[in-house]
Amino acid sequence: MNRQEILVSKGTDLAVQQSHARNAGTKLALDWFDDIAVNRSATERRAATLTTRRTVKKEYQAAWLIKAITCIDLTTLAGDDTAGRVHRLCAKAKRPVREDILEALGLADANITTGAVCVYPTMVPHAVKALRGSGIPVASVATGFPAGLTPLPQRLAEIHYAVGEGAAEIDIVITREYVLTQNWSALYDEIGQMREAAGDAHLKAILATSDLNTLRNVYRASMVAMQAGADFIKTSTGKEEVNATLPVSLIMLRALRDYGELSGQTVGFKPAGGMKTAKDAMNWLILMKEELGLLWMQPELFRLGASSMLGDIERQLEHYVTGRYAASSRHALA
Ligand SMILES: O=C[C@H](O)COP(=O)(O)O
Repeated sequence: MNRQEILVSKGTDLAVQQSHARNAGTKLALDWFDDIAVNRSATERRAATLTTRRTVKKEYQAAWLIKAITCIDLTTLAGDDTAGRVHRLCAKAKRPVREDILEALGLADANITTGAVCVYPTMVPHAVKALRGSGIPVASVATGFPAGLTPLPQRLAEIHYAVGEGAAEIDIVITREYVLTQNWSALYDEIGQMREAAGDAHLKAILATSDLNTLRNVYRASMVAMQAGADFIKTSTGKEEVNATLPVSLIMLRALRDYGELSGQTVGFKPAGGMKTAKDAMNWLILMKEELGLLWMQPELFRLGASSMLGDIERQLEHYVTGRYAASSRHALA
């Protein structure tokens, strides 16, 4: 069946697997995205109105911010990362909100943690050690992050290394040239090999969307990554000039929804890079809810990749419980 026939036969309701089985991928099906057209100004309009139409206030806002924390991939990806910095980050991942704030929210025993900690491959052993027993997975970037321009055998070896050190999630970067030259079979094969190298570790495919020139390319690359078996599609490395944006995210969510309808499989979404405020977290949660529904607002299917958003979320929660804003330096880490 081609794309149109499958959509007609399944109706418009998204076929959601409640079990969150991993995405097994499909064969490369060019007709699922060949004729896609994207209207940029309509996309920008929809992204802008979605997040202004809905306001989430008071206790609902506090609940959504707690939800956002559980979906954060708390990240450090800097050239001067050290074991000490990773240990501090992991301590924050285990206790992301101050005890007194949690108590005031009635969540002292709720074991609120971030969704994961995300680091470079050589930092994985430090994170694994610091997070042992916490249930928080370690995610590692790999495959020549951020540019991805090392030879494929080395990129695959990097995945093997990170998994061997205990990473449960692998954030890979794709070869942007394959998208820019429409070489879909090369992109599909590359991601398929990375999926295989990752084994039981979940694979997040970073598309580096601002390198892909058009929203149409973003849709097509998203579809190929999912067909190749990516468990998550992720916007950006955090190192591009423009990183996560709402319009790009909207297009990726539409691809994700179409893939769900066409294949019957669920894939997660991770915006990443440049998100720094509680307002950013709220905007992306609203986008997820409006486009995909409540099922996607959980760490199994949604992550916020951020190195410095947690501090503002904690500050907003403190304001909710005390009525006062603390100086941002009091919530400096992450
Ligand atoms: O994957 C996560 C990003 O690299 C984090 O980017 P950021 O430092 O702009 O928050």
